[in-house]
Amino acid sequence: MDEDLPVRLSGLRKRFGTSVALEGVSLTIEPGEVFGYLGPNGAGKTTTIRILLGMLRPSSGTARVFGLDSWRESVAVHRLVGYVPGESALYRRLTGRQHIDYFAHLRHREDDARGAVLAADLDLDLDRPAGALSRGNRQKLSIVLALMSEPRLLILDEPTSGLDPLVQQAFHAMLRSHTERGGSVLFSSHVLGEVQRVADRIGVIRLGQLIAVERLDELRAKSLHRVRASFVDPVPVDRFSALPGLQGLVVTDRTLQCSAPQWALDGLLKRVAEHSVEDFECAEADLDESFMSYYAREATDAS
Ligand SMILES: Nc1ncnc2c1ncn2[C@@H]1O[C@H](COP(=O)(O)OP(=O)(O)OP(=O)(O)O)[C@@H](O)[C@H]1O
Repeated sequence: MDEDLPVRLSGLRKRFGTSVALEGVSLTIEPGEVFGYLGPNGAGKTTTIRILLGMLRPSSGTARVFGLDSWRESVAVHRLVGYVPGESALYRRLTGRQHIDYFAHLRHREDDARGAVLAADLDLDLDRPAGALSRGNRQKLSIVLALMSEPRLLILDEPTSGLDPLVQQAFHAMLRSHTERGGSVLFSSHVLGEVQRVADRIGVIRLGQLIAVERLDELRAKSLHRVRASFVDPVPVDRFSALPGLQGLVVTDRTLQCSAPQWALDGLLKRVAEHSVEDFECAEADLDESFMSYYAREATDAS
């Protein structure tokens, strides 16, 4: 049922004058899921988010949050959503604590104690005015303000670029406890590295079109492994070139190098073992690299 679905986008299209920012985007986000929304600058991520929050009206198609229409029922949508914008929208003169009090007041809720706990987890000083905070600390405050009301859906627009690794860990732990309680997350970014440790699925948007949606564990299974072997004696290249799935195969005299997806490793290893091996190395390529080659291929197929 739609009321249970944190997000349902159906054929979403957005034009700005003659330029098309979104072209028929459809996707759903499930309860308890972290969805990584990936794409280069200008791909349409922020436009999607602004439509979801009822800040922009779609040219056609619909955006629903827990069954509510984002444009027509935006007030009700806002009660269910916590939003961390890419550029934090804070009041320069107000301290962190004053922000927490003000946001709790706006929502008619007693969230201030929870806000202070979240701030402590992120190591954020609440006594300084927002205008005196570094970019990373302003991001921390935006995260606290978005999470303290325990929203059912959290929308994050490139939220961690200014956070150091330790704070990112604390932030990821917060996201995990949010999803363990059934909360969902839409996490937009232009780099896979930012979302790969927390996302369950990723969707790739390019030029306003959703070109791929994939489970992260499936993407990992497709990711390439770099293989290197040295042999005691020279090996014939045709023993290996006939194997399926190998990419960039180079065999020179007594060495072999190639990349291979997980499914091709067994055949390769058995063929290697037919010869006397001096040294053998197999390492999973960086997921970002696999993702980029996959993404480039999808983009070419789509164009
Ligand atoms: N208010 C606007 N008026 C005109 N064009 C706009 C407006 N907002 C966005 N666009 C255009 O729509 C396209 C999508 O922009 P959007 O900001 O959604 O991309 P993005 O993926 O969020 O990129 P970034 O990571 O740079 O924020 C871009 O071509 C952008 O120039």
